[in-house]
Amino acid sequence: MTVLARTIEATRRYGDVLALDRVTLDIRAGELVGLLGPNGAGKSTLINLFVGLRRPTSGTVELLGGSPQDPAMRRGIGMTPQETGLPESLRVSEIVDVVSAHFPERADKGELLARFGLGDLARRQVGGLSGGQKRRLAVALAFAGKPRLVFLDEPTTGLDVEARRALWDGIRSFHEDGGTVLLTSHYLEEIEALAQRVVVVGHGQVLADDTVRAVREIVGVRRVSLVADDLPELPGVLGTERADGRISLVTTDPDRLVVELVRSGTPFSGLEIRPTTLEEAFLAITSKETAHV
Ligand SMILES: Nc1ncnc2c1ncn2[C@@H]1O[C@H](COP(=O)(O)OP(=O)(O)OP(=O)(O)O)[C@@H](O)[C@H]1O
Repeated sequence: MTVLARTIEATRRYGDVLALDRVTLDIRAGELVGLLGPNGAGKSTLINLFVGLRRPTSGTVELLGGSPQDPAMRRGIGMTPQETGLPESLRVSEIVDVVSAHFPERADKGELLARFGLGDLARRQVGGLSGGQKRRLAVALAFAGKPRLVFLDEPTTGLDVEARRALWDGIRSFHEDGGTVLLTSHYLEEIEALAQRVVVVGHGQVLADDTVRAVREIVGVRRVSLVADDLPELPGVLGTERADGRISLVTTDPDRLVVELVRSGTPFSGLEIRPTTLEEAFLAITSKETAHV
């Protein structure tokens, strides 16, 4: 299958910060790929390398078979960065015209706005849009030049449920028409709603590149915390911590853990089970802590 974007051993440093560490990744035609990772994992840096806003410190980045620095390649892509400053005095319809003018091919304006739930707002000045409407417009603009490949950096941040769904529908219909998308998110749920393939990044590295289902099993871990003097060896424990008189166990199977704990007859109190954040899940998985306390 045609590779539309690729990094080979791409490393990016900002001074002392190693934002990306030898990342090798292919984005193939027709894929909708979710890039998942906690804050600071390197997601935006990776997108910025692909779209040519940054260069790798070492390694290679290819876009549409050429260099991301080549304007001819860049005309084949669309993007919405994490933060967008749109001119407040322009009307929605005018902004679409301005952006489309940079591309040889243009999406039909009416269709584009309708796709992102902005059909009734074409004549509204951008300054008069709500935050959610502005965000949807910013995402719609990524599709204005009929791109082959679209990069969306946290497209739904700050949107309510309805706006988020409108946006998902717009992204899905582009994909169903054969378009390729790479989007970032902090939320597996969002990626699950859209993508089949998910690439998990943490500490600048690709930690997993798999189906959403496989990754859900990795990151769907729970934190079981309790007060106890000592614990026996328990099944499925990925990491343990002691803090403020409590023991926290990170596990993929909290039900089984609690059953085994009760069976062991170990006295305990104050049992709590809660979901872990993505960050905690990866810390637990990548840490070498012993499962036994
Ligand atoms: N311009 C910069 N100068 C210095 N450090 C930077 C710069 N941009 C990013 N970094 C650092 O590089 C690392 C990766 O940042 P990046 O923005 O790529 O992560 P991210 O996964 O997109 O995070 P978030 O989900 O918070 O947007 C972080 O440690 C960040 O502080």
